[in-house]
Amino acid sequence: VVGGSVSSWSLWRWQVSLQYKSGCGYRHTCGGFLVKRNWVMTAAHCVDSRRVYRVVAGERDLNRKNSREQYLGVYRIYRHPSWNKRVANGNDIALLRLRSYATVNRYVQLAVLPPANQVLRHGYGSCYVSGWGRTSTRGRISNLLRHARLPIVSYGTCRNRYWWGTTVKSTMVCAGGNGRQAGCFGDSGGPLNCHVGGKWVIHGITSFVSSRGCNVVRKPTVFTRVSAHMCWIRSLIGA
Ligand SMILES: CC(C)C[C@H](NC(=O)C(F)(F)F)C(=O)N[N@@+](C)(CC(=O)Nc1ccc(C(C)C)cc1)Cc1ccccc1
Repeated sequence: VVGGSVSSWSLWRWQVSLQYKSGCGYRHTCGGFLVKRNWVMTAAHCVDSRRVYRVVAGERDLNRKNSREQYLGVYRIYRHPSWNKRVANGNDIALLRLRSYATVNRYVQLAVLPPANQVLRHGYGSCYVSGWGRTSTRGRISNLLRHARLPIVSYGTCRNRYWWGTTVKSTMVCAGGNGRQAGCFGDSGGPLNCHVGGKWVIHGITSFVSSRGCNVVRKPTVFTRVSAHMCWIRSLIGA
C-alpha cells in the first residue's frame, strides 16, 4: 500500500497473508480474506502457478512470530470458471478451501460480503485497501500490515480514455487515482474494506495497478467487484 499507515489490531481481522512454499520456508505473495472458517477469497492471478500455498490468519508483522497467528493449509483452489489469466478480462477471483478451520477470536474474524450487484457511488469515501504490498512503486513489500483510504471512482469515470479506458470492465471497482494513495505489488488478492450501513463489507479484491507505477494520477487501483460474483461465490460456500 502506497501512502497508507500501519493498521492497528482492531482493523481488518479477516485479512490473511497468502504464502507459497519456497525452499524450507514460505514467502508472502498476496493478500486474501477469510469468508468462512475454512474458506479464503483472493485474486485468481495470485494462484495461477502450481505451487504449495498456505494462508496465515491473525498476521500483522511478517517478520515476527507471535501467539496470534494461525497457519492454515490450502486443500483445493477454485479459480473463477471464466478466469483466463488476463486481468483485463476480469473474473480475477478465486476461493481457497482450507485443510483446517480458522479459530474466530479477538484477532481473527470473518469478512462480510455485499448484496449481489451492489455498486458504491462515485466519491464514496469509506473504503480502505489493506495489505503487505510495496509502500512505493520501486520499494519493498511492508512487513507490517498497512491500509489507505481510496475514494470510489465510478465505472463511467474509470472507463474514460484518460483513466483506464476499455481495460476496465463493469465487473471491476476503481478506487483512488489521486497519485498518492494506492494498492501496490503484493497487495493483490487482498480486500477493499468499505464501511457501509454501519458495518465493514468487502467490495473489492485488489487486482491491478498501472504498469507505469502504483500511485499514478488517473490510474486508480482496480479491484474485482465482489458483488458481481455473488452467485458463483454462494454456489461454492453457501449462504
Ligand atoms: C500481475 C498483474 C497482472 C497484476 C498486478 N497486481 C498488483 O500488483 C496489485 F495491484 F493487485 F497489487 C500488477 O498490477 N502488477 N504490476 C507489475 C503492474 C502490472 O503488470 N500491471 C498491469 C496493468 C494492466 C494490465 C492489463 C489489464 C493491460 C496488466 C498488468 C504491478 C507493479 C506496478 C508498478 C511497479 C511494479 C509492479
